[in-house]
Amino acid sequence: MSQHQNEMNEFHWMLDMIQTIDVGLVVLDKDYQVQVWNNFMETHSGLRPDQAQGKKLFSLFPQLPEDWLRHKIDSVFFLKNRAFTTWEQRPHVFPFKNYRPITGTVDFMYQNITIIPLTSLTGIVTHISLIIYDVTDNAVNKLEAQKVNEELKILSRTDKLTQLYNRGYWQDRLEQEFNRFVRNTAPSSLVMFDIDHFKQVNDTYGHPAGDKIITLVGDTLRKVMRKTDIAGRYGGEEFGVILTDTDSEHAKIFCERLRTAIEALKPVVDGVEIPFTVSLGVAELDDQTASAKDWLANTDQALYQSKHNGRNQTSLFAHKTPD
Ligand SMILES: Nc1nc2c(ncn2[C@@H]2O[C@H](COP(=O)(O)OP(=O)(O)OP(=O)(O)O)[C@@H](O)[C@H]2O)c(=O)[nH]1
Repeated sequence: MSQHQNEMNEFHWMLDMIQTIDVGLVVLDKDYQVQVWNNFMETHSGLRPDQAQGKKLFSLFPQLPEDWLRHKIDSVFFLKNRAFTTWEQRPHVFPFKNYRPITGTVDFMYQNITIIPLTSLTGIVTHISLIIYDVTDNAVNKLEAQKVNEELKILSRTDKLTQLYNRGYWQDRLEQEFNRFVRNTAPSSLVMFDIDHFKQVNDTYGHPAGDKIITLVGDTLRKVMRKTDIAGRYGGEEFGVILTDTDSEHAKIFCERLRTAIEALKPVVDGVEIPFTVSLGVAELDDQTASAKDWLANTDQALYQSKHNGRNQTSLFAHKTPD
């Protein structure tokens, strides 16, 4: 075989390979006119090479993010360097449908795209090539893993009965709030509250009725508090709420709103009315509070005061003044 014949063969083989390879190949000239359009592009766009060739890419696909893609392509012409885009930056550039059976839940084909400069023998970049990879399977798997991780994260910090934060996560947030206070001195108050005579509720009406009451308290708390408040179930029938940017005076108003809302509930469980109340304690964070643990202890002390004074009330913590 002559040298020339060899070269011709190689050229045809190359064209065959370009046609059948399972990635999209598009060659554009400086006017964004399509020169090469392989099988992959035909299959996914429905446009035959003879329908695409010689046409401007952006007139074939008015949905393309034109400004963004032009910018990318122009920089490849200008800098003579490759450019990449990933599905994470833009899930898809070409509006191709997804037909993959495993990841059939998504409508569009996720794409990674490489843009490479094609240099003439004289060293001038006259054309660029877009290489389009179908990365739907990878993208969907990654997105699903992220979603599961996110759900697990939420689950690991949530109390099952009330859907409030659980003790572990809530305590972390308490530490965070304490550290935030040390840096910036916006007021912050802690509320601890506890259902009164809850043992009696359980003993009289049964544990499931008790669980229902705890759930109701969680629901009521969510209704009364602000989005920025951080509420957790601290123990069985004890709850904690961190009120950010709130001094003790306003925290007390919050507590009384919560207390009266709970008192008014009078829930009926299995045909029986079970009225119940809560006792609350408040401590505002101040310079004399050395740690998050201290803050909690101060608040507990105020809660104890409410219990001691007859329950169904709110008490404010006050530091002992020297005699
Ligand atoms: N139903 C139910 N009961 C719980 C749960 N966690 C703790 N308890 C019960 O809550 C009760 C708490 O009782 P105590 O700590 O003696 O306090 P109390 O009866 O509420 O009395 P005071 O707090 O002094 O008003 C106990 O009977 C626990 O069994 C829970 O998740 N569900």
